[in-house]
Amino acid sequence: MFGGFTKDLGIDLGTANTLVYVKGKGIVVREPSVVALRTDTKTIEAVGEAAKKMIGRTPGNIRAVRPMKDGVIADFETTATMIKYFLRQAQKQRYLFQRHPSVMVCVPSGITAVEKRAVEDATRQAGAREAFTIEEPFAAAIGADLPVWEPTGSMVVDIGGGTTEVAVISLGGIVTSRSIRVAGDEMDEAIMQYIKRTYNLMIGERTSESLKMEIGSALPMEKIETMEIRGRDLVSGLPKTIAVTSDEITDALTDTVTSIVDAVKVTLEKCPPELAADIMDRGIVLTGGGGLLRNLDKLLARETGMPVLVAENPLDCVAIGTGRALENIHLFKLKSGPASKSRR
Ligand SMILES: Nc1ncnc2c1ncn2[C@@H]1O[C@H](COP(=O)(O)OP(=O)(O)OP(=O)(O)O)[C@@H](O)[C@H]1O
Repeated sequence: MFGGFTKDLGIDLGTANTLVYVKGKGIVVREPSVVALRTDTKTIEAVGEAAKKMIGRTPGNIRAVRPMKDGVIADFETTATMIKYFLRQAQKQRYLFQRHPSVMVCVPSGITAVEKRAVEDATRQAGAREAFTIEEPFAAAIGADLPVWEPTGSMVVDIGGGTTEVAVISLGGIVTSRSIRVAGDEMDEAIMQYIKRTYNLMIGERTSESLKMEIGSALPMEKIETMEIRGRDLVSGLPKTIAVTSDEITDALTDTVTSIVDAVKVTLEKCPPELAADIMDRGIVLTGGGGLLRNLDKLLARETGMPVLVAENPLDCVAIGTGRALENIHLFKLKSGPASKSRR
């Protein structure tokens, strides 16, 4: 599949988005982790951006699926095809690759050995010579420029689409961590349910996601914002437009945000005191798209008493860290550490 020079790749195989990082080039592919399948012929109709546009708009014989929903491989074949497509997209941009590159893929820290193996197998099936996996919060911490190899405590909270990963890292290892399947998707679902309950209006996940991104906030906003949305009235069955306020979205997100805050508190409680003191100095770092929810940093700071910062480019941290980890592969104690390897 590949011809030319060696270029190793890091893949952030996320529930919401997949990013490919090439050593020396940065992020070369950034597309939604969505595949559109034809149910009659069982063939693939579209992958990535084109497939995401089809969500909620497919005719009966096409199904748009997110093969990584909940942060794990739900469907092996579809995931392997998706990885193959993203590797080809990277190649199309005229970056020259060795026939079979080494690929590091990041996986949620809560996944089982069997699930990890499935990711490595799917990566090798997609053309990789060697497949490594790295745990997501560790990659996020590297990407956020935290001193992961030093004898000092760093804490990262990576809020993606399917999972929130909280980890305390020191000396190249994860000291304590927690992974919950509550993150951006769950926020979208909560908003959808709120609109249905309050207005008898059905909205799609894209509308709900834009409400979250445009006017969502973890704390009530000083200046209330409003957004108009369109959906289907459950009583009349007809399309209807309503205006929703930022305070309503804050309300709708209360349970989800509380679960994330609790995960952070529980991890801090399990953190050795010396490392907690380091974190107090440096602060908790938020990564992942969910870290962009407005005022989530303020709420977490208030609830934990720790300084909280949002990383620069939170959506890119995991991909950057995954790629950088490949450059420093000699620093990992493979199999026992936060990375593992398998060869074709
Ligand atoms: N400005 C924003 N405010 C709130 N949420 C946002 C914002 N921008 C992106 N998101 C959310 O971030 C999530 C995607 O984040 P990210 O790309 O880091 O996840 P992922 O890596 O694909 O998922 P996972 O880490 O679970 O595998 C989506 O749920 C998206 O709606």
